[in-house]
Amino acid sequence: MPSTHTTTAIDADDLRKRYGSEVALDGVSLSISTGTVYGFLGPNGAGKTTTMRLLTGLARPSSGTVRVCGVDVSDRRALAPHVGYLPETPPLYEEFSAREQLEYVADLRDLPADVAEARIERYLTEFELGEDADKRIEAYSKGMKQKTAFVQSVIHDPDVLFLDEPTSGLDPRAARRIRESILAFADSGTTVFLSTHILPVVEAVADEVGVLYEGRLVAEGAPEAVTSRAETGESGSLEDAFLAVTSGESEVAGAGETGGGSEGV
Ligand SMILES: Nc1ncnc2c1ncn2[C@@H]1O[C@H](COP(=O)(O)OP(=O)(O)OP(=O)(O)O)[C@@H](O)[C@H]1O
Repeated sequence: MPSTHTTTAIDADDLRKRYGSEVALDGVSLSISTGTVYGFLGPNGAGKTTTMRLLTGLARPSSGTVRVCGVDVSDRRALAPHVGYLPETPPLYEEFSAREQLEYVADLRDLPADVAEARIERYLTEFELGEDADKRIEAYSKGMKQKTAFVQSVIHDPDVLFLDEPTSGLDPRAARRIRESILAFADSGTTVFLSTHILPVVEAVADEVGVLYEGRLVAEGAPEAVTSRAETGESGSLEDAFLAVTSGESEVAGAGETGGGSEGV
């Protein structure tokens, strides 16, 4: 039996993914400790969504292995209780209400009815969805849909949470609600793998960042370390570092451990 008591929550070794002749991922290794909030950055087309799909077992790598909480992700049944995934376009049944959607997912997750009911009520209140909880999702704003989708991804209290652009397009209040929730989950020991283009969000919540560029991890470490390694000058923001390591021409010094296929950092 695979051990679920591991201090490495996400362990990916030399992941490669091809689509025909297109190389989407070119040797990515990750070792992310339990309880880390990992900010996963990269320009459009770098391979972030592909990586998340491999890490959650939704797609198979061309080569390489992934274990999450000690479980080989090809074992979807064993993996399911450990992982929550909020994709960029979340699956919601528009004809359901938020309450029905959450009850449905809780049932799929085999949560006992009383646990499900208590969690759903708590989250609906926390995410300010209570008043609209019985309206159809098709009538919801983008923020309400996103909050419903976020709750559905955490309803089973996963050990590792994968979030793809969770605050994109949200107003400041809804975005803050989700940011605060990410921090609360991290405080309680949940590992969070957060892919986003919104660098201030990463700066606000991430313990560690990884920058993907053309299918390779080109920088990795604490946000301050990545920023200083990128030699971004006095302003030294994460945005400067991001632009430096994804320009295709930077010579960024001393990346430390960036996994297989890394270069130039
Ligand atoms: N199903 C697919 N079939 C063919 N090519 C694909 C497929 N999925 C992704 N790709 C290609 O793989 C590369 C990486 O795509 P991916 O969606 O992972 O990037 P991304 O970093 O998530 O981009 P974005 O920030 O724009 O969402 C791109 O060149 C893309 O065209």
